[in-house]
This record gives sequence, C-alpha cells and structure tokens, in this order.
Amino acid sequence: MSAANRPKTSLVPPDDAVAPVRHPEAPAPGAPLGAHYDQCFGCGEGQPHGLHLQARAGDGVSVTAEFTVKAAHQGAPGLAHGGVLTSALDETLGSLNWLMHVIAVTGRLETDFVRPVPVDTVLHLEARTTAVHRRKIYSSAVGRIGGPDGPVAVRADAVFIEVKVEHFIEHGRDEEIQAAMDEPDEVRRIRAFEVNP
Ligand SMILES: CCCCCCCCCCCC(=O)SCCNC(=O)CCNC(=O)[C@H](O)C(C)(C)COP(=O)(O)OP(=O)(O)OC[C@H]1O[C@@H](n2cnc3c(N)ncnc32)[C@H](O)[C@@H]1OP(=O)(O)O
Repeated sequence: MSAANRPKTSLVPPDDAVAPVRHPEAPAPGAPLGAHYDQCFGCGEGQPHGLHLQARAGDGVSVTAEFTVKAAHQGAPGLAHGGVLTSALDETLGSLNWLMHVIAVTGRLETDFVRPVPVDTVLHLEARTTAVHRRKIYSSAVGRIGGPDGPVAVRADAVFIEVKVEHFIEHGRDEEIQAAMDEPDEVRRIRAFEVNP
C-alpha cells in the first residue's frame, strides 16, 4: 500500500520516521525495570490478579521478560487464553517506553497466535522499538516457548502514542490517582519524567 493510502492507525512507520533514542539514564542492559505501577495488571507486584511480568532492559531500545502461564490464564482446557497472551505482549511492549523516558499508551496492537501455549509454560518475551514518528512509537515483540531460543508462539506489532502525565490524571479515578501519588516511588518517577522529558 502506498504511504498516502495508509490508514492513520497503520503499524507501518511513515517514511520520515526516525530511529528510537535510548535515554542516557535508561537502566543498563540486564537491569530489571520494575513495575511502573504497583496495581498494574501486567507488572504490578501488588495486583493479586495480575500477570506479574518482570521486564529487563536490553540493548538499544529493547527489553526481555518472562511470563508463566497459570491455570487462571486458560481459555481452552490447559491452554492460555489469547487475550491474556496479548496482555503480556502489551505490557512488554509498553515497558520499552521507559527506556526512552517517554510516557505512552497503546494505540494499536496486533497479535499473531502462532502456536498454542500450555499452562505452566514460561513465555520468553522480547520486544524492540523500531521507529518513532512525532508522538507515535512503533514496536514489535515475540514470545517463545521451550526457552529463550525456542519456537515463536506469539508475535505482535504495536503503535504507542506519547501522552503527558496529565492523561492519567484527567482520565483515571481520583482514588487510584491519589494512592499512586502517595506512593513515594511513583512520585519520584513522575518527577523524573517532568525533569527529563
Ligand atoms: C504515571 C505514568 C504511568 C505510565 C503508564 C503506562 C501504562 C502502560 C500500560 C500498558 C499499555 C496499555 O495497555 S495502555 C492502555 C490502553 N490504551 C489506552 O487506554 C489508550 C486510549 N486512547 C487514547 O487515550 C487516545 O486515543 C490516544 C492518547 C491514544 C490518542 O489520542 P490523542 O492524544 O488525541 O492523539 P491524536 O492527536 O488523535 O493522535 C496523535 C497521533 O497518533 C496517531 N494515533 C491516534 N490514535 C492511534 C491509534 N489508535 N493507532 C495508531 N495511531 C494512532 C494519530 O494518527 C496521530 O498521528 P500523527 O497525526 O502525529 O501522524
């Protein structure tokens, strides 16, 4: 499809997109990124119903993460639900934005389900940002089973859209926003973004 005819939500970066830039203060390759929010369904340590995904910084703007499929994540008997796998991909892709010190939300996310993923499987996830165009961040991820070099079970392409921290204050519920602001580590993080946009 020619560039002029691409839909606005296309997952293909425009021709004048640029390479992503790793922030100088991004965590070193191998360092855990930690949860961006304690109650996040994807990464929050305090979220009892969550996926408890733990991402680590990779080289450039890349991350790795592991997600263990539990019995509570089933769709078909003994197999992971596709929506849960997409959530794991979404969270992994979302964590890339921390490496650029950009706050962004998922605009579009497209998943290919290549192989079934049984309960108790560890999904080895790898994600990388490939291009940036104004507020749009283009990223891709794969999830492998049987080990970090095992066969691909899922893959996804996404566009994240950069937002200001006010996005969450404007749209979120007062109760949770207040609780997040009262958490010292969250405040430090938000401050860091205001100082190092
Ligand atoms: C405290 C820290 C916590 C940090 C918290 C981090 C959370 C991470 C959690 C994991 C990730 C998630 O699940 S996030 C949750 C799921 N996602 C959401 O809730 C997002 C809901 N959608 C929205 O709020 C909105 O639609 C936005 C912000 C995405 C876009 O609205 P907007 O700000 O008005 O932007 P707009 O001017 O329309 O568009 C800006 C540019 O983006 C493009 N664009 C707009 N929408 C899309 C789209 N769906 N797909 C592709 N591209 C799009 C436009 O063509 C335009 O390109 P051009 O004209 O420049 O070319």
